[in-house]
Amino acid sequence: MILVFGSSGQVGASLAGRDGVLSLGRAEADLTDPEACAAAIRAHRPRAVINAAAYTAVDKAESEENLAAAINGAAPGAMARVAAELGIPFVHISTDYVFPGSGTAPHQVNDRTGPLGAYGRTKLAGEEAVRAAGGVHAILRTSWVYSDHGANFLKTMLRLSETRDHLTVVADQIGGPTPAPAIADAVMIIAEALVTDPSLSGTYHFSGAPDVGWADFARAIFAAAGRPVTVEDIPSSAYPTPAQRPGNSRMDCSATETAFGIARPDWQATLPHMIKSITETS
Ligand SMILES: NC(=O)C1=CN([C@@H]2O[C@H](COP(=O)(O)OP(=O)(O)OC[C@H]3O[C@@H](n4cnc5c(N)ncnc54)[C@H](OP(=O)(O)O)[C@@H]3O)[C@@H](O)[C@H]2O)C=CC1
Ligand SMILES: Cc1cn([C@H]2C[C@H](O)[C@@H](COP(=O)(O)OP(=O)(O)O[C@H]3O[C@@H](C)C(=O)[C@@H](O)[C@H]3O)O2)c(=O)[nH]c1=O
Ligand SMILES: [Mg+2]
Repeated sequence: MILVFGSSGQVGASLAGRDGVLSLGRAEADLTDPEACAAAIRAHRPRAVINAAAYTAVDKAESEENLAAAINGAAPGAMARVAAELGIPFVHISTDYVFPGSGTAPHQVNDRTGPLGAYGRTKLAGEEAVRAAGGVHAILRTSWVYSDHGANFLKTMLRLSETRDHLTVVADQIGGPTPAPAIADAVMIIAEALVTDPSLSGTYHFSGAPDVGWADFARAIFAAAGRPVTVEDIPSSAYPTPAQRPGNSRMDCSATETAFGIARPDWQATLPHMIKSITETS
């Protein structure tokens, strides 16, 4: 059995209910209590652990950094230490927001990090704690996650389209929108691969293709949904938020394909299906 933390999130909900998965929610393991997370791993003795839980409210993290640090930094560290002690692989999900996002070249796995905000700092602390635990692990950095479940940009755009026919959206932040089910597939494959081959331990990138700005992503959403909303490109400076976001979130995902045979998912292909699922259930 593979033990998953974060059963109610976008990625976690896609993992919950899969064959061979036992997923825990906040009631079973609260990440503000690292010892409770460690105890859950000891109690269940899984063949691998996947952490899909995180503090993901990017702007709110600016005023709650201690809470975000406990959930994104301390808890994954405690999980990774128990996994190392038990000799089982630990798969952790991280983010493009660990990068400062300068330039236009896709980020390599070993590029210098330098988060612009509290969320990114706490996620970077989580990466460092997982590596320091010294066990077999994968840190999978992904970006711009969307799904028919939970809070995400796709659902925000569909909601706004009910009352608006024109939106201004930032065009100078470029990244890969990533469907949550593709991340769920990837972490399952990676967990099994690490059980078989611990030498694959390391940090990897996984984002949807093609890379795009938020404004063009919004246009693609409205086109696929058949909603008559015009989108105007604006610079990030015209959309002030408590947390600054990276301009360049492009990630080179080739090592993930080489090591695990997992290609970048095509977000344009999955968008219509995802929209249908949202509009039919709301
Ligand atoms: N969303 C995105 O755009 C991106 C996400 N990521 C990373 O991908 C991973 C999955 O993200 P995503 O699926 O979007 O996350 P969501 O925001 O959809 O869900 C977060 C999950 O974490 C859980 N959680 C939060 N705080 C606690 C806590 N104290 N104790 C237990 N559980 C808690 C939530 O539970 P509850 O429902 O009880 O609050 C929920 O299950 C995370 O590591 C995230 O950092 C990386 C790049 C982009
Ligand atoms: C709603 C809206 C947003 N925006 C901008 C704000 C922001 O720069 C961008 C995306 O908005 P969001 O709030 O979805 O962005 P954000 O919550 O920062 O998304 C991030 O979440 C974390 C968890 C990650 O790890 C990242 O990979 C990334 O997905 O769009 C507009 O320009 N116009 C709008 O009308
Ligand atoms: Mg958000």
